[in-house]
Amino acid sequence: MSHPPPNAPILYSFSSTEDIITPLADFVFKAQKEAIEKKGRFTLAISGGSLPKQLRGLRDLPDGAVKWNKWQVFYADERVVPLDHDDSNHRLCMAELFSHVPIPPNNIHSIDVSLLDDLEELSDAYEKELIHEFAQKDSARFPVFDLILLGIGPDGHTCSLFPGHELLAEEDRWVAYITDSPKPPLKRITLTYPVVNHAQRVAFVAAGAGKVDILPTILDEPQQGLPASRVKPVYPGQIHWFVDNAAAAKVQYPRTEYKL
Ligand SMILES: O=C1O[C@H](COP(=O)(O)O)[C@@H](O)[C@H](O)[C@H]1O
Repeated sequence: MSHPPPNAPILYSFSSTEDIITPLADFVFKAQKEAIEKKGRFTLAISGGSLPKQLRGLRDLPDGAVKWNKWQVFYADERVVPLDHDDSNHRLCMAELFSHVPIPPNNIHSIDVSLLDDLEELSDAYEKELIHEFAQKDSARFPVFDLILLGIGPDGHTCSLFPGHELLAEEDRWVAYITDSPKPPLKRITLTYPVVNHAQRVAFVAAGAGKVDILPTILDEPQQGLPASRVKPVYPGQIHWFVDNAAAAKVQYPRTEYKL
């Protein structure tokens, strides 16, 4: 079956990093509302790095507005370390968001730390966790997340999909592992493109001058094929960018005003 071409990204640029917080919380809130009204649950994959800090607006929404018990949260990528390690994306997301809100612990799908010494087993187990959540309910070839929240590195990587890495060509697996990450730690697991690109919505968040040199290549020259530019959800999936002016200073791509 042929699909229409992917939707063009929508870019929202804000004066400062702080100014991203309320619109981003509004965006996630609306995505969960729509998903829960339609299907009774909200499936989210979330990255680590600087992103979780930007989600703190969700902590300030009125009590009862967010249906936390309907959320099923997975990690877009995870470093292969214990869950209380400084490098753990789970630890970061707990510290910045989930430990502050009434989400049932079983709805947060972290890696199985009994498998840290066997990456094949670890990524297979995480894939099974996804299959359990999605395949029985949605019976699709790939999971369709309601929302995937992503960051970017200064080299254009996203998830743990790094420039020039063989994982960029993965077409079958839902979850894969790497042992040679250019950014420490070396060992990570990551969602693959087939999963990211089947999401209903993807939102990138990029703030600060550390992203200013890579954003023009990602947004204005997607043909260069940087990992973040390869995120193109299958139609009608939509991709949104929440950036601040410091990160977007050299980007030509047209801005859209975010409407609360
Ligand atoms: O290593 C990672 O880096 C990216 C970007 O992180 P940032 O700190 O530069 O925002 C992140 O999205 C990814 O989840 C993480 O594992």
